[in-house]
Parts: sequence; C-alpha cells; structure tokens
Amino acid sequence: MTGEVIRAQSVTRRFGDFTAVDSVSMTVAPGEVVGLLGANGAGKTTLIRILLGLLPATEGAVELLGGPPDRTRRARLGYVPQNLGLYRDLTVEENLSFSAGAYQVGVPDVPADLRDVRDTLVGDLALGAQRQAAFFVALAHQPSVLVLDEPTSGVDALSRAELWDTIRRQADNNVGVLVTTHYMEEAQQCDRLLLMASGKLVGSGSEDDIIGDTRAVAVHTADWAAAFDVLNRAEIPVILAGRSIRVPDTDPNAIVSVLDAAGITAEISPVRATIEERMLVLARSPKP
Ligand SMILES: Nc1ncnc2c1ncn2[C@@H]1O[C@H](COP(=O)(O)OP(=O)(O)OP(=O)(O)O)[C@@H](O)[C@H]1O
Repeated sequence: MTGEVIRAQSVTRRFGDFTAVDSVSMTVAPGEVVGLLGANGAGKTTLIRILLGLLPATEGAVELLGGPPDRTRRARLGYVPQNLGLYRDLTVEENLSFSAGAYQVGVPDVPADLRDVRDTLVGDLALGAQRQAAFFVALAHQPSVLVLDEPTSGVDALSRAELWDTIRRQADNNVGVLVTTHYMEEAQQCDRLLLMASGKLVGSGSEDDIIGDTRAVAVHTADWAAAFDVLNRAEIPVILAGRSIRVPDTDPNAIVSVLDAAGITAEISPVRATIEERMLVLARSPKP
C-alpha cells in the first residue's frame, strides 16, 4: 500500500506490433497537480485508460488509491475524458442526477454559472459550458483523485482560468490531480510535469527539468515571411509565433548560411528553448 493516489510501475501497452505506452513508471500524490504533456499520439490517453482500469496493460502494474483500479476504487475517482463523458441527450440537471445516482450521493445544487442552462440538453450547450458541466458532474461525489484529459481544449481564456481555479481548489483539499494539456501556460500551473514522447516517459519535474539544456535560436528580421519560407524549405525546424521566428535545437551557423544564401539579413540570438520547442525536438527524433 502506498501513499499515492496513482502509481504506475513499468507499464507497457502494445496494440499488435505497435507500442503505445513503453515501460512508464509514474505517481500522483494526494494534493498535487501533475501535468501529463506530449504531442498528439504520444500515449497520454492510453496511459490514463490503463491507470483507471479501463484498458489492461500488456506489462507492468498500476494502483489507483492503493490497489487495483476496480469499480470500488473508481467510485472515488472523478474523470473527465476528452469527449467529456456526458449524455448529450440529457439536460445538465439530468446528467447530474444520473451521476449522483450512480455514485449514491445526494444531487448537489447546480452552480450559479450553470443555473441558466440547467434544463438545456448538454448537446445544445457551447463547448465551454459543456466542459464546466463535465467538471461539475465529475466533482459531485467529492472524489479523492481527479483525472482530466485535455479539460480546457477549445475553451476561451476566461473559462480556462476558472476551470484551473477549480483544479487548484481540489488539490488544496488534498485531491490528487492528473491533467493532460496542450497549453503551455497551463503546464506552468502544475506542481510537477511528466513528458511523454513515442510512448515513453522522457522527462519529469519542473519546466526547467523538462527543457534541460535544449537550446533554440531566435531570428529577428524584417523579412520574417521570406525567412520562414526559406528555413522551412531547408527542412530546418522553424516555428513562427506571430512575427517572431524561433528554431529549436539547430546550429546557429546553419541558420545563418541558409539566410545568407537567400540574401536575407537577420539578427540571430541563441536562447533557451521552451517546453513546446523541447516537445517539437522530441517529436522530430522519436528515439529519446
Ligand atoms: N485501440 C487502439 N488500437 C491501435 N492503436 C491505438 C489504439 N489506441 C491508441 N492507439 C495508438 O496509440 C498511440 C497513442 O495514442 P493516445 O491516444 O494514447 O495518444 P495521446 O498522447 O493521448 O494523443 P492525443 O493528444 O492526440 O490524445 C497513437 O498512435 C494511437 O493511434
């Protein structure tokens, strides 16, 4: 028996010849928010489904709340899957009643933000309100562990901030939270990060730990569109953010010579990579 709410020990999942999760060990403790990061297809959802006992591992062991992830332990879990897990042809209130019945708890009051739409079919709600409802339903039975698969995807910035307030309040009440996200500003709100690439856990710890010594080059030029085009054609991993050009994990001299050859004047400054750039580097060389 461990103090963690989630524990994976050398978990592997294969689909035929393909290894979706490759020998991953990780934990989530009560009261901490752990962010699970990785590019599309890195294996995050597959790992989550194994952790929750919804998919068997090919090898390795998982514990949810100190034991096998069976129905009894899942009753203490709040889970918001990517597709939200709500009944779209039931109203918000009906979803809440249904879930409360399944968990054998009283039906909580609909929160103020959702009161106007309590009698609306979930399928007719805007995505932000659907996500809010899914959160509320997942929390209604006061779970000890919360697992959120891209909980704020497609939600506006204000609703995102509110959902994160809710996540933080749960952790403050000693709930262990595992959350996947594609938003790097959200990754920064986690207590600890796990980074997956090609099924493997390739980084863990703080943002600094994840980035490690990965460097990037910032390219400043008035001809940013032409510079982007030329670098892209040279198969240099260039990123355009607004009018800023960044190139992770590449020799600055290679960038200068491609730009020189195209007659583009630019100022080049080596900088520390961001988490997104670290992920891009890993996605391009999937043998970490
Ligand atoms: N049932 C399955 N059969 C075959 N391959 C699968 C199955 N489920 C997942 N995969 C594959 O496993 C890999 C990991 O998928 P997974 O959904 O876990 O990634 P992810 O990191 O959650 O990606 P995303 O951010 O897009 O949700 C993908 O290549 C996916 O196609």
